[in-house]
Amino acid sequence: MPATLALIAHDGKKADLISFAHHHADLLRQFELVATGTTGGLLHKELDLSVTRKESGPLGGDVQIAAGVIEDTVDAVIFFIDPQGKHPHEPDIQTLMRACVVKNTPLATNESTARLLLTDEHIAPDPEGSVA
Ligand SMILES: O=C(CO)COP(=O)(O)O
Repeated sequence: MPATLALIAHDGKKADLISFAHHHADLLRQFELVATGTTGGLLHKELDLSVTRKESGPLGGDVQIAAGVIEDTVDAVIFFIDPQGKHPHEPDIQTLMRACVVKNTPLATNESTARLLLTDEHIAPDPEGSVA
């Protein structure tokens, strides 16, 4: 079964995430993908990726992904955070980060770490297409 990867980006980082996803589309297609609402919609529209969309972040999407982390249905999270932005749902964002810490779930909050995460042998699909 493919690993499940959550993809999330704040508004100020959505263009960066789409660009990252373009660069790594072949790898991303080997994961089961889940995303917050607007991020997931963009990934589908721009890259035709198959993504399970949760609610938008401000409407509880981060909390839904946090629940997936706690329940072991989400194996890793890429979350492009905008450090310049103000987010009305900041407590939800903290909940998601805390869930990842509690569960020791890989959480990449910038592009360079996301690249490492995607190619990590414990998370990433192996070259034959099955998942470690
Ligand atoms: O707000 C977000 C993360 O905190 C992202 O939500 P959207 O993908 O719905 O914009």
